[in-house]
Amino acid sequence: MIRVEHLSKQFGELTVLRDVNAEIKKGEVISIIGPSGTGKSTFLRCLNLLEMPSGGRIFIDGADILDKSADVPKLRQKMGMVFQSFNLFAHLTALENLTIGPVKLLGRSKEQAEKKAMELLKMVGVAEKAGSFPDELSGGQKQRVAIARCLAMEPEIILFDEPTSALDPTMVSEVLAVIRRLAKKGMTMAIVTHEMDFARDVSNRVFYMDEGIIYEEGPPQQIFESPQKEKTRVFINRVRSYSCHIDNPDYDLYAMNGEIETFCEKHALPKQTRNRALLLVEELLVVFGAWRGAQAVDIDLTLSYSEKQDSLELVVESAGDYLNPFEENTLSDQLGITIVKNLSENMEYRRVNNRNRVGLTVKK
Ligand SMILES: Nc1ncnc2c1ncn2[C@@H]1O[C@H](COP(=O)(O)OP(=O)(O)OP(=O)(O)O)[C@@H](O)[C@H]1O
Repeated sequence: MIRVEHLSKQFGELTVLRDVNAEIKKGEVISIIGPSGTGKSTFLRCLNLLEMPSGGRIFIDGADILDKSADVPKLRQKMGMVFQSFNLFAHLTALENLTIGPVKLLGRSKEQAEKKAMELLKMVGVAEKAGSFPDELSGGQKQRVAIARCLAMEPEIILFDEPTSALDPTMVSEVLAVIRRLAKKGMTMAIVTHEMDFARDVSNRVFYMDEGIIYEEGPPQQIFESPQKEKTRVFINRVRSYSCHIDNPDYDLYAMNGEIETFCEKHALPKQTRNRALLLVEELLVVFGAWRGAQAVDIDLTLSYSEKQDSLELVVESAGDYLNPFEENTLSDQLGITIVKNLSENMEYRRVNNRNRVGLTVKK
């Protein structure tokens, strides 16, 4: 349905897209992921010419949209777009936001357009807000109206540009649920997203963008569980893990705990696992001196969640003299290490590059 060949895009001196080649077939759901600033949104915006490509070709149902003779408005109509910032008309009600396009551009009668609009508002769960203005809606409701507005134009494909990035975390799931429903109905979609779990669940294929190209593409299992290329692997590991470097005895423990809690919530880990992780981190920081008024602290901690094994791993590395906390009678505070032993499995100590490294799996 969409074929992209050697697409490039420069902004002045900056080359954002170097050589993008891709195909999106009817009924496919494509998630586009990758580090910030790698051109994911630019790629999407080039597809419907919100950004003019610098080079390359884009075929929609076989017609080259960049060809001089192309009927661009007609081709663009096949593509709906949902933006991070909703882009609803502020002076129109939710219902009017949905009817204006079909009446003005598709030649529908007002009655026809309103009937269809109400069906769509119902489908996205905001029918009772039909008469409300965007200002009177929550972020999640606004985005669901925006999706319904997009559907009202009967597109063949919907391009989503980070549809949940501007939302309060409590509203993300209601919008993702609507997109999931569209996927089940067979809607063709391309979604730029930072929601990795969602990307894994919902898509048929994932594009990982980096270096101005689609650096790696494949089914979600490949991209998330066994990426073939190094940069993809690094990116996936980074989003899968929480890391923190502590180099100050007065570090902000509350902020760090908050970040660990957020990380655990993001991976939907049970409360017990989260509490165990927090306690393990706390005890190991005591072991390695972060709380003993040590003059110099140099600790790295990483929590990584493996979907495959459904396990949470903690690695704590600390500079300093040899200190294996699992050896008998090494520590004056044996209680702390007893807690660590009770709450974890696969404990391991190694001396790596003159640093003490403790690795363990948080017990379920
Ligand atoms: N209209 C523009 N003019 C100049 N530079 C732009 C423009 N739009 C995007 N850029 C630049 O192009 C690069 C890629 O931006 P883009 O928004 O496509 O990245 P992204 O991968 O979607 O990032 P993020 O995940 O942070 O949204 C960035 O360096 C951005 O600053």
